Parts: sequence; C-alpha cells; structure tokens
Amino acid sequence: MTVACVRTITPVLHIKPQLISLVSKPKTKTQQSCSVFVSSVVMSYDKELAAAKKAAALAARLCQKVQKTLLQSDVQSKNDRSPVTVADYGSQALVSFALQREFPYEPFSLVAEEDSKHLHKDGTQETIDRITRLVNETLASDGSYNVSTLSNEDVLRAIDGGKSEGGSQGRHWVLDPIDGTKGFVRGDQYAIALALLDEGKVVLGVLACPNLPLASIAGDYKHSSENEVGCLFFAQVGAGTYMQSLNGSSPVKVQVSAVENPEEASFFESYEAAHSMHDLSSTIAKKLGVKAPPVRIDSQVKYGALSRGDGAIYLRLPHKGYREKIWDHAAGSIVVTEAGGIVTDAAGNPLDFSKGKYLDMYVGIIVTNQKLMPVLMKAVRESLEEKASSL
Ligand SMILES: Nc1ncnc2c1ncn2[C@@H]1O[C@H](COP(=O)(O)O)[C@@H](OP(=O)(O)O)[C@H]1O
Ligand SMILES: [Mg+2]
Ligand SMILES: [Mg+2]
Ligand SMILES: [Mg+2]
Repeated sequence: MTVACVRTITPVLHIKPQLISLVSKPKTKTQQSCSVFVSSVVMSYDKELAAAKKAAALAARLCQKVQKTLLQSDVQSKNDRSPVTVADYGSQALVSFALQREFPYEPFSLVAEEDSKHLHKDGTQETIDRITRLVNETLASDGSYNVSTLSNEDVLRAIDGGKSEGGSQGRHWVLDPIDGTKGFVRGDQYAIALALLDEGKVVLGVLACPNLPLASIAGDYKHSSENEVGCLFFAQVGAGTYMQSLNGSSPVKVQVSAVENPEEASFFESYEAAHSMHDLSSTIAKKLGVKAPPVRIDSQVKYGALSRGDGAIYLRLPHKGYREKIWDHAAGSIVVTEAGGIVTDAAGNPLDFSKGKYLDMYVGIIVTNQKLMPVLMKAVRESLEEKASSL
C-alpha cells in the first residue's frame, strides 16, 4: 500500500509514527476526504504472532514427549520414502486446532506438510489412537483451550485443515509440523516451523527448536548440547527477531553474525547428504577460504542458529530435480532476514512464497549476512559453473 487514509484503517492496522507523512495538497477526491496520508504503513501481526508462538510451543511439548520414547511403530514411510511419525501428525493437529481456536471468526487457511491419507489405510487404527491420545494429553497439560476430549475424527479433521494451496492472495498459515523428521528420529535436531503469509509475503515466523542449546553452538556443537536446550525464535516483519527459552524466559533480540572475513566464517548445511550437495559446499567454502569444518544440522534450526550469529553462512544445494516446499523455508527465512541477514536462491533472487506449495526458484538457497553475500554469491556462481562444465 503506498498511500492510505488513516481513518479507513481497521484497529489491527498499526501505523508506525515515523512512516506517517503529511501531504499539504491532496490531489484526488479520495485524498481530499482524508486529513492525514501515509507514504507507507506497516501492519501489526502481534495477535497472530502470539497465537503462533503458543501453538508452536504446544506442538513442541508433544514432540519432546514422543522423541523421548520413540517406538519403531511410531515411524512410517510416505510415498516418497521420507519418514513421518506420530509426532508429525500430532504436531500438525495441535497447531491447526489451536490456530482455529484462536481466530474462530476469520477465514482459516493452512498450507502444511502432512495430511491424513496414510492414516486411512488398513492397520492404522492403533496409530490414530496414539496420535489422538498424544494430542489430548498435550491439550490437557496446557489447559488453556478448555476442550473436552477430541475424537479421532476431530484429530484427522484438524490434520486435514492443512490442505490449503497458499498463493498470492489473502492470508495463509504455513506449517512444517516437524522439520527434520530424520533428525527427530535419530534423536537430533528438528524444528516446528510456523509462518504467516499475507498477500504472498512472509509476515511472521516462529521456529520452536526443542533440542537447540540456549547458548551458542558456534565452534563446539557436540559438547554444547549438554547445556540447557529448547529455543523459540520469532520474527515479525519490520520488528526484528527474538529468541526465548521454550520454558518461557524473556525474549532477547538476536542479530546475525557481523563477520566480514570469509576465513573467519563458519557454515551450516544439512546433516543429510541426500538433501544438499556436501561436495559442492566444500568447494565453495574452499574458494572463500573458510577454515572451520561445516556444521551439519537437520532442519530450520540452521536458520535459527544463524539468526543469532552461531555461524555466518547456510548453504543448501539440493540434488538435481528436487523442488523446495514453502514450509521448509518460510519461518526460517523471516527469522534470518529480520535479524539482519539475507536469504536468496543461488541466482541471488529473493525467495518467492506466493506461488503455492512449491518455491519456484533457481536451484539452491544461500543465506548469510549483508557483508559476506557478494563474495559468497560469486563463489557459488563459479562453483556451479565449474560443476556444470565438468559434466
Ligand atoms: N532430496 C532432498 N533434497 C532436499 N531437501 C529434501 C530432500 N528430501 C527431503 N528434503 C527436505 O529436507 C527437509 C529437512 O531439511 P534439512 O535437510 O535441512 O534437515 C525435509 O523436511 P521434513 O523433515 O519436514 O520432511 C524435507 O522437506
Ligand atoms: Mg517430511
Ligand atoms: Mg521440512
Ligand atoms: Mg516435516
């Protein structure tokens, strides 16, 4: 919105005082009816952010419980052979249920990774029962939604509340109920990632990272895992990025690393070599003179850790043919950009979340601070060209 009349704005529209500009001579009829004009307005998503934090923290509680006692029967394989667990389903049901409860009078649209298709197959009754039990136990332990026990049907309906296709119009929640399911199953890092799109743009993001230490993981990731764990990152457009403990400590503002010399930068990449070409990122790191070995972590925890400066670069270079989904990057990208970082594809374009479930983009996702981006982008381009010419 470029010019708007303040009197027409609904109460949820919060206009930052510094953005209000008075125009001395209104030119159009609409403008004449307004006493004050603004050159730019910023929506406040405070209510939505509070609801998203609450929903993600609730889902994290369910996931933590399951991860402690994960049974072989809790893990299933989807059509693309990727794993899904009772916690992925339970987390999605909880977030979907909580958001619908928080905003009962608003249209609800959720683009989420899971659906109940596999749960309608033969032999899944026990799994459904277990998911429903987990959801009910978590809601009861929280107490704030004042619900009587949900049935299996309620839970399946909540999971399928996430079937929206998203797009460039209106508002859509975007959820990865467990990002890094492979890490979750291994007992490692994972995140509950929830974002809100408004007119195709990510306007808020929350990352619950139950296994991420509150202290920096720079340098010695393995040993730092003995520190207190459980972080909640959150960001709202124009309002910065904050981190608090999942146990509810006061939030602290975070900033990406200020490192300018690539030799001093450390970089994150996927733990899974099938998700990102480790050999290519190693070529890029060599070109830059990066000395530290790569820090390999599952999920959008990488975005969270980067937003607080634990590392300065995140390289995601999927193998040919892979299509990135919006729920794998929506929350993480705003957490990093609001902390002062940049997130682009390997051609330097910003990520476009307005095209539905998939990110329509040039291969690769590159994340770093403003200072390092030009040299990093150069190294990425050169390495991609060398790889292409060697084939
Ligand atoms: N072949 C592939 N290439 C790139 N990403 C992949 C992939 N297969 C799965 N993924 C995605 O990688 C995500 C995990 O990210 P990371 O590699 O950073 O740990 C997975 O999220 P889920 O675990 O939610 O399915 C999944 O969406
Ligand atoms: Mg998955
Ligand atoms: Mg994911
Ligand atoms: Mg997932």
